[in-house]
Amino acid sequence: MSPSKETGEPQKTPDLETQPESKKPDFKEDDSNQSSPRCVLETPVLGTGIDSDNSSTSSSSSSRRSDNNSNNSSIVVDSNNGSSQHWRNMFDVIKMKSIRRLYSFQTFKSSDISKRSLNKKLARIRSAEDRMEYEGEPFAAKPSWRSFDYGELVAATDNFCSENLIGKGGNGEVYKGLLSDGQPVAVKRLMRKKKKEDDARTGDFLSELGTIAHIDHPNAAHLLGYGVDGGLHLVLQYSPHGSLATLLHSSEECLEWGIRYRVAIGVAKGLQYLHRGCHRRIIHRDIKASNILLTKDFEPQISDFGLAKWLPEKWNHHIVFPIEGTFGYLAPEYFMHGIVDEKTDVFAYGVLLLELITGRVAVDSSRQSLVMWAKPLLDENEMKELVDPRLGEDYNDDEMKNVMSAASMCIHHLSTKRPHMSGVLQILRGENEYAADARRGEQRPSSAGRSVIIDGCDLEDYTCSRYLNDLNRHRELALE
Ligand SMILES: Nc1ncnc2c1ncn2[C@@H]1O[C@H](COP(=O)(O)OP(=O)(O)OP(=O)(O)O)[C@@H](O)[C@H]1O
Repeated sequence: MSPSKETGEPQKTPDLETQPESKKPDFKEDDSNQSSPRCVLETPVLGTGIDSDNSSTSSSSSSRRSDNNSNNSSIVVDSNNGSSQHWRNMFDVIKMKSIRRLYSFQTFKSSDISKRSLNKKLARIRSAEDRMEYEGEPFAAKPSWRSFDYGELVAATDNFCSENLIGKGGNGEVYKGLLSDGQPVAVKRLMRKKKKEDDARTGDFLSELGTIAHIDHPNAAHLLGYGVDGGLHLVLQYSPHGSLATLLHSSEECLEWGIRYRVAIGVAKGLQYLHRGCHRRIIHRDIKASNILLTKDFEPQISDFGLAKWLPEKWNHHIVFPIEGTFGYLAPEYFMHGIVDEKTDVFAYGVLLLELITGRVAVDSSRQSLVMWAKPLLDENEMKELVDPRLGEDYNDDEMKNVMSAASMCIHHLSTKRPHMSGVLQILRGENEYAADARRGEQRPSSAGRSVIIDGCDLEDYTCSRYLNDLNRHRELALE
């Protein structure tokens, strides 16, 4: 194992995240979550089962049309309509939003969000938590989270003073705080805007709380509690090193390979837990560098469960509309069909690996996608071209090859060809045949093969080159 050191010229990558999180004026990420027209218009049937709450609508592999579009701007695709009107409509919807997140499907209806029902919902989350002790994991310690009153949060954050502001996202502001017992915390405060938006955000808040409250893993953000007085707040364990995005893309110093590899392994473990180890199957849907926080030991923690979905065991996948997430990390079946399952996260994780390898952002300032840039280089095993020049030679060769190998498989355009996270972990650790092939410098299985994109519902063959075309088209439309 060759040790990693911090060397190399800082690379000035055109960056969407060029400032420390705390100094960001507001959202800087790409908001163009747009889809490829070509592929979908050629798709025989496209189901847009609308997700209006956490009991999702689509379950089987057979895609279906949904009439349930009551509370959002859903678009049902007419497969016979060859025009691009569907896509124009979708882009109009997307462009109306000034931020990355599209809030048009709501977890709770606006009218539901009264103080009383809020308390009821919180009680429900709490009692689900209590039941957890007896179901499945009898010896697991019950996660301890509690309700904070507003005075405690005001005292901890020095009245939410701007010096304690450590991050700003689509959902709110995050403040550093210190509890009376000396424990540092991060307080995420839901932003108050217009009344209408407020209700939607309350739904998002409850949805995030309902998910994160059930998570207990070293590689996932740890919830300490919540506060509902004087606004909605989540109280989380404080991560002193902030987000991976800041460390990797905005810091003067080069993030050493040892930490990058540790992040790759830790995030993979966290995702494996969410997909398989947690008592319910959770799809995060927004894996990206700014949602990975680092503890004082540089252990990565997956954070921001605002878009996360529960997926019932018996369902193959789930179809949501509109498409939410971050451009550059969206799997093709997701941005084209709204299909969500574990492989949605695997794809985004693959993009994250590419960021770790290359030091480049997922989408640069000219909206060039990292996947498009890296795919041919990965196929040709061009390690020198790919590796972040700031690392120089300071990386472990075997680890780098394993990470490249994992990235290559995770960003496969066909979800069925992407490994599950358990397989990814094996590849990263060099425990399976793919990694061995990569070490011997052998060509990985060609990604140009033809295959069925969605089992049973979409018999259209889909090739890698078509995927790249679609991604290109996706990008062009985003720029229009
Ligand atoms: N526990 C924490 N410890 C330290 N910093 C944190 C913590 N939680 C969040 N942050 C900082 O705040 C930023 C925004 O947090 P978060 O992503 O949870 O907010 P959000 O409003 O949900 O944003 P997004 O737009 O990604 O949905 C993070 O990128 C990070 O820099």
